[in-house]
Amino acid sequence: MNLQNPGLLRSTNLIDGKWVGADSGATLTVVDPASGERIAEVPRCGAAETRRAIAAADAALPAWRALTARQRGQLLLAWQRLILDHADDLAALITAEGGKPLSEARGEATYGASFVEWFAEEGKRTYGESIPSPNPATRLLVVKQPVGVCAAITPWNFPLAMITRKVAPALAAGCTVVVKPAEATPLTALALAALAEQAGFPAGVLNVVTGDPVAIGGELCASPIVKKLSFTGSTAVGRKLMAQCAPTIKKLSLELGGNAPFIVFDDADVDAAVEGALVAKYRNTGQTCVCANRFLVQAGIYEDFASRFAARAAELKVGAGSEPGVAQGPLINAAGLAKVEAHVADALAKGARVLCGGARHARGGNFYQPTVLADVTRDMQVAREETFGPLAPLFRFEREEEAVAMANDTEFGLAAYFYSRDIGRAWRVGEALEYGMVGINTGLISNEVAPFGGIKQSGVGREGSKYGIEEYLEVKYLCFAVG
Ligand SMILES: NC(=O)C1=CN([C@@H]2O[C@H](COP(=O)(O)OP(=O)(O)OC[C@H]3O[C@@H](n4cnc5c(N)ncnc54)[C@H](O)[C@@H]3O)[C@@H](O)[C@H]2O)C=CC1
Ligand SMILES: O=C(O)[C@H](O)CS(=O)(=O)O
Repeated sequence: MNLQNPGLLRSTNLIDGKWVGADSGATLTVVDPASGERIAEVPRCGAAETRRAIAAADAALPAWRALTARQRGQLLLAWQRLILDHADDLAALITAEGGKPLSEARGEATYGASFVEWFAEEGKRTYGESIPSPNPATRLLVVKQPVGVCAAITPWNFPLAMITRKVAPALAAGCTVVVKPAEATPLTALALAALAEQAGFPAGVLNVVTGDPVAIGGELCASPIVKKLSFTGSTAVGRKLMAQCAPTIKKLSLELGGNAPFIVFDDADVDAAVEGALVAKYRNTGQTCVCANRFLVQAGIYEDFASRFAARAAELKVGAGSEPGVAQGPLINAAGLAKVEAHVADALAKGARVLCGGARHARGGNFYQPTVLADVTRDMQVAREETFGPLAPLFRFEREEEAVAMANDTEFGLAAYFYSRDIGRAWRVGEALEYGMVGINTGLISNEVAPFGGIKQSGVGREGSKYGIEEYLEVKYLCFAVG
């Protein structure tokens, strides 16, 4: 990994404005998922270091929240400019530790910077209100105030954007933050911290602690100083963290797992649906929480869509993310690869048909062929479990009502997609789908200006948009007696 600015490759943590190792000297090894080779060591911190990071954030809070929103916004814009100025190096780190194709990693740097720019401005619009009092002797006001010290626990699949999507609104609102990135992808988080320090954020405003997730997470959840936890990751871990935060009644933002349906109706533009399906399925090698996990195709165009989609999926170039023209990188680890294999094996054993892929890639390691299976049915694991890999199972349906019922038959409710050129159907289906986000004739819905989040067991709260900063604000009601 050749960085233009080697200083961005950090092997220590940022706590209270100092770059430190673990108290024990222990380290975590970071590996390239494409080659399995070691690329770096980072501190394996635990509860004690986390307590110091929380104390630093607490000490920095009064001065940080006392700045004006404009002053905080100016520092955020300085950070945004540095992220964009170093986007190539950040992309190299994302690809090296996360495996995604360099073009996608470069896009993530831009996407992540967009949250910093957006919330640099949104921080100036945390408006309160005056309320007509029912009592002539009083005047009523509502003001917004920062929640305080916040914790952020983030996943490996977007190691830059999932941090800025939390840290930017928190800092803009006047909060201070302790971040625990995923063990697989700490380098991007540490590089972001280095750029934040360079932008001029005071010591303790942003702290990044790498290491033992249970020890660090346990401290972040148990500390009464931490008033808010924002988590992005699996529903299983989200449940644990929610329970661990209960004793201190923390505010929570949870962006959890998904099981996105991708519905193609007979009246769809099939070419457009194929293009949308490729994006919705194979972005980040199928490792995004909003990836299409089930394809529900109406009987009239089933074979036509299936053959065209499989032909395009089979063309996707598989390889290390740093190689030119690669569209599909490795799975993040052996466990991720095993899950894809298990879902394929289960479906084939129960009668599914391979249209393309269906086995490990000749590259070996964590590489899997982009796969499309036909004749998939609801008794198969892929119907209920999030694959989180390059597997597209095609289900068949006859009627609109049946498609909506199939789409909603899951405990998840993050993202859904459908293709239809009938405006009445678009309204009916858009309203009937039980999801936080619905793509209509598009497979790409994520941006900084729209509310990102799910319902049911896909989480609580929203990120991005005008709603995202509310997650880091408390509403205070002031009642003035005017005599
Ligand atoms: N809703 C959303 O926006 C997103 C959801 N996800 C979901 O996350 C999963 C894949 O990402 P992973 O990183 O493998 O998820 P994960 O839930 O295993 O890990 C996410 C983060 O939680 C930490 N963690 C794990 N166990 C913990 C514990 N006991 N205490 C404290 N922290 C703990 C990990 O170190 C990591 O930083 C998929 O289910 C995917 O759908 C991933 C990205 C975005
Ligand atoms: O982590 C994820 O899966 C992201 O939320 C996906 S997106 O924001 O890039 O759509």
